[in-house]
Amino acid sequence: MVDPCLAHEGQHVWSTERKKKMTLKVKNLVGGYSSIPVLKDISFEVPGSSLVGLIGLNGAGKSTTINHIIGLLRPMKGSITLNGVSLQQDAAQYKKMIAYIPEIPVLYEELTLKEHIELTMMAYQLDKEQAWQKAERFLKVFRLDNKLDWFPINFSKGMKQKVMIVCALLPKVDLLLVDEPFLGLDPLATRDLLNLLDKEKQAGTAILMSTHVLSTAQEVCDSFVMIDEGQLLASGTLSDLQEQSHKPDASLSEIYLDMTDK
Ligand SMILES: Nc1ncnc2c1ncn2[C@@H]1O[C@H](COP(=O)(O)OP(=O)(O)OP(=O)(O)O)[C@@H](O)[C@H]1O
Repeated sequence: MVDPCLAHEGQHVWSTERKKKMTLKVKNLVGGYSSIPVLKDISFEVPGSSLVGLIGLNGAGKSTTINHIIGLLRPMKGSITLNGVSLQQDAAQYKKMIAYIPEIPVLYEELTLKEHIELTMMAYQLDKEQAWQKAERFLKVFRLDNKLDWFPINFSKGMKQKVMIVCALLPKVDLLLVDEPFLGLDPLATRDLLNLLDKEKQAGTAILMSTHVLSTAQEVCDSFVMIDEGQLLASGTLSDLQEQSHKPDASLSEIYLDMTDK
């Protein structure tokens, strides 16, 4: 049977029907570590073809939210579904639909860059030839194409982060989670990552990106989920947030600081 997605320059383009279906729904999530709830009744959605910024100060609960979505933590209350499927209902299906770029790169010391890529291909059961074509494109973008035999010990922090990005972008997923991407990357790599995220978004992927670099978030995100001390402060587009805060010309940063002050 022919896949409904069209292959275009090695990148899948999802059908309109599929794009409409793609949504991450976080409903009344209470969660955190052991019995201490860090997140207090958080609800938001990330639709397909959109880049949503998860905004919060240090300790606000951004990584905890992401850890719940990727299944490292179990909700104490509430639910998380992607395209109507929860991790509890079908863990294999749910995990296949997501990819994650962590804040701190996690690489296997004994595996080369090439082996990390091959491991990703195996984990997501990707077609090797197509996946290598894609990988080569990304490796060129991040100037890693001549480092396939290098081990993580030889990489700088930013290079390790780029390896995580290349691996996360290899499978075609419905939801991409990106935790604080700007801290370890140089301006060139930041620009390249943003271009790649935009392409993923255009192809239908829902992207949730946590950050406290609010100026960049304002520039690139379609909408925002603002949290503070584990609580949802507000969510919506910049104009929704400007309206809610009665400040029609305020920047994202001004709105966030104003809301946390209150
Ligand atoms: N492993 C853990 N065990 C217990 N509490 C934790 C753990 N990790 C984080 N916390 C607590 O959860 C709260 C939210 O932390 P989280 O890492 O989600 O914040 P964040 O918004 O991602 O912050 P940052 O911008 O600094 O990365 C903090 O109060 C933190 O102390």
